[in-house]
Amino acid sequence: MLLSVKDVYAGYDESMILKGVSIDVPEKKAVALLGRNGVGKTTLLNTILGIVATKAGSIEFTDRSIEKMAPDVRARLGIGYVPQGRDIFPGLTVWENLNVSLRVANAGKDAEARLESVYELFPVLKDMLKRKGGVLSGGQQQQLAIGRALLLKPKLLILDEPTEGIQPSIIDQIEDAIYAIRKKGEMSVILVEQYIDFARNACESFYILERGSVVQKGEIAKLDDDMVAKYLTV
Ligand SMILES: Nc1ncnc2c1ncn2[C@@H]1O[C@H](COP(=O)(O)OP(=O)(O)OP(=O)(O)O)[C@@H](O)[C@H]1O
Repeated sequence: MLLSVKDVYAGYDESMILKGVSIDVPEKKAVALLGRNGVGKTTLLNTILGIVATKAGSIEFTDRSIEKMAPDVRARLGIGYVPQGRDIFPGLTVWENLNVSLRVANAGKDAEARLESVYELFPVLKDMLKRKGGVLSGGQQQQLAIGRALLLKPKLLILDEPTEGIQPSIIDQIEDAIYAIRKKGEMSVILVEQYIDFARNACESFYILERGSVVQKGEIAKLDDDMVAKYLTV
């Protein structure tokens, strides 16, 4: 396994949100993390990232225990993150936004190749290098946020609702880019997503959370309409 979350408890101050969560993410596979609003999906992602502390249980990444490591150390081990709501620098240009990642990545001679593969996925970014991030559309900002994460060449890419709040016409582009990332097969993915069909097409397996616990899991083909109605439909 690339990532193994084992019996993890985590939360905020007095409120324990995750109550014994276990999930496995195999090498180069994509896992959908599903569940209604407020069940703990973002809390689980933040626990994997080290933003929320693990109170009990273990998290292994590339066979190392990471649950006590700081977020930046985990990032350097290869955990990339595209937060919900697109987290770009609005006052920096597209190029500057990308360059921050290249510098953090210490990409050196590989920088050009990494940039080219991001432009291949999101050609619009190449046309907008001089624009400020803040003037891009929501979909373009999302493309920039994903592009920035990819420049770090993570072993695991975590995407928190990448299509949320994006115009329908751009959702297809975001989805296509994620399919393209999947097709390259260079990294594992955790995808939090409300669009079940997209999760079905993009992922090999799924976990459904409810009130801080995993209530269903399996191969994505086993995610049936009954489960969707019971655990996912609002
Ligand atoms: N910083 C915080 N401090 C205290 N409680 C929080 C904090 N963030 C989230 N919570 C609570 O933790 C619970 C789980 O929230 P979380 O955001 O993990 O759910 P989610 O499944 O990601 O839902 P959503 O899709 O709405 O983000 C909720 O009850 C929420 O109110």
